[in-house]
Amino acid sequence: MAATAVAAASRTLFLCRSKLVYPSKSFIHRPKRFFIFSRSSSSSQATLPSLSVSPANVIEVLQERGLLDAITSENLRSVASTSNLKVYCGFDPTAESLHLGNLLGIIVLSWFQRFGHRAVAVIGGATGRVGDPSGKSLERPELDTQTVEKNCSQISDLISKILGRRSSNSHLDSRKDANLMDELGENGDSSEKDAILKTKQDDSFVILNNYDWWKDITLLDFLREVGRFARVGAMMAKESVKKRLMSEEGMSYTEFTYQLLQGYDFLYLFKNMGVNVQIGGSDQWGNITAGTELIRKILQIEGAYGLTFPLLLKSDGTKFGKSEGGAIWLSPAMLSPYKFYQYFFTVPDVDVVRFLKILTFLSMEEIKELQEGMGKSGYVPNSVQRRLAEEVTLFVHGEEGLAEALKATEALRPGAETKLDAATIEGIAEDVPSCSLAYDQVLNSGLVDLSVSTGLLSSKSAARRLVKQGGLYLNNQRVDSEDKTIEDEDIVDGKVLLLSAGKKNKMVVRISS
Ligand SMILES: Nc1ncnc2c1ncn2[C@@H]1O[C@H](COP(=O)(O)OP(=O)(O)OP(=O)(O)O)[C@@H](O)[C@H]1O
Ligand SMILES: N[C@@H](Cc1ccc(O)cc1)C(=O)O
Repeated sequence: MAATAVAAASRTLFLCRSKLVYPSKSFIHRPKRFFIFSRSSSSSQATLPSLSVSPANVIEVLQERGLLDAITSENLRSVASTSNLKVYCGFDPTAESLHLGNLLGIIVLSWFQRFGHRAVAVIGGATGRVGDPSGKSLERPELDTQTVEKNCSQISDLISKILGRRSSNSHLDSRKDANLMDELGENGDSSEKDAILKTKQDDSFVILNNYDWWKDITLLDFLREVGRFARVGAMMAKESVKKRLMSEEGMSYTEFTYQLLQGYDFLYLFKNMGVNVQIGGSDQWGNITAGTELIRKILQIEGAYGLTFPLLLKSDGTKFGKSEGGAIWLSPAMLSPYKFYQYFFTVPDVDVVRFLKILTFLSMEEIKELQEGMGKSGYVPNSVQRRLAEEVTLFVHGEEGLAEALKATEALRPGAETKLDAATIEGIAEDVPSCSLAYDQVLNSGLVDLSVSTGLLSSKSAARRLVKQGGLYLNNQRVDSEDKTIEDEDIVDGKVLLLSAGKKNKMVVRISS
């Protein structure tokens, strides 16, 4: 559905191509008070803002939370207080899902949304075919058309769910239609306006695909209308180019051009949609300034701004990304909400406060209280991590995803009261080892034998020792007897059983039909 919306929105924009629609002054308006931060009492409703604050500046908020690396002009601070901005972030479809590093772009867009600005997510259906050299020591592998299209649609769905969830709870809804038409400028015809209205998931954000404006631009158009204004010296001085030119492989002309593609996107969006801010990770600085420079040179107009945020790093200084393996994927198809939740639940104490500031919308006061609590006697280990895990899981996976993660977490706790059902066990099966056995192989077999034959434990003596120590569980119930055999009622819903050796070592046994 979202993909259709993207395509339709992009088609609509195409109609605007020939027209210059400058950012309309008439949507410059600031509401007096906003509800911006997450609720402090109930985490299950954390996206419902509750804390009323005087109109803080979104740029200051980003800065105090460690989400600001650089801005292209200090004027952005005052413009952000006096105007409704349209802020865009691009995402290249280099994988089926975005990951935790990419989440920062969505979070910063969401901060702008919370302050009444509009968010625009651009999926790089065109740029993804070229490959951004920023931060990369090697040329990106080429993606085939089918993969690019599939990735675009999945990433679009993902962003739409996250930003849409936030805005459906927004206290800003009352302002819904007030300024929407102004975005199109006075020149926009009514069919364009209607189409944009229909294709926007709601008025606080829109998702576009840059292939829709790139697919009809010829090389000659590009060289004449864009290339002419780009200075090779300035292009060579960009960090992404300098680094690559020093490497043995050098850089292809294709990747060298990338900065101009992204630069033109900004120009196109500025001209046709009034998008006046581009955000990105610090490695995007060169591409973002390529856009502001093109806007200044071609349109001879000021008023386009760039903002970068620092790259999110692990405590060992490495970047959260996808190449090094163990990526924290945002799509539930690639990482279950349970596993996503568990990642945050187990982050080291040294990281937890930094992550709360960057990855959640809790107020700084609440974060300070949580931090102080960590140093007090009686602090229950990982309680702050629990809060972090709940907030981030709720933002990315919604109420349902959080409920699924909490249910699986509770169900997987040895000794938990919760009665396990087959669906819950299946839900965690992808995250723990599993095996399949025939009903006859399981029924009446000794638990000690089963623990060894399934590979949960290495020997029967280890299994017996564990029973004596009270550490062997069947469906989360502690097993007291070494002679325990599997009965029909132990097989949950006739389909599955869960063996646990201590807290972490688990095995899901499926009954094969
Ligand atoms: N850890 C991070 N923190 C903040 N932003 C990030 C992070 N990782 C990626 N980004 C942003 O997402 C953009 C796209 O990242 P992309 O997924 O293409 O590469 P990547 O995750 O850096 O991949 P890889 O792990 O392969 O290096 C980056 O240019 C950057 O601006
Ligand atoms: N270059 C960005 C993606 C992007 C694509 C197109 C844009 O217009 C902006 C950003 C990245 O690698 O993540």
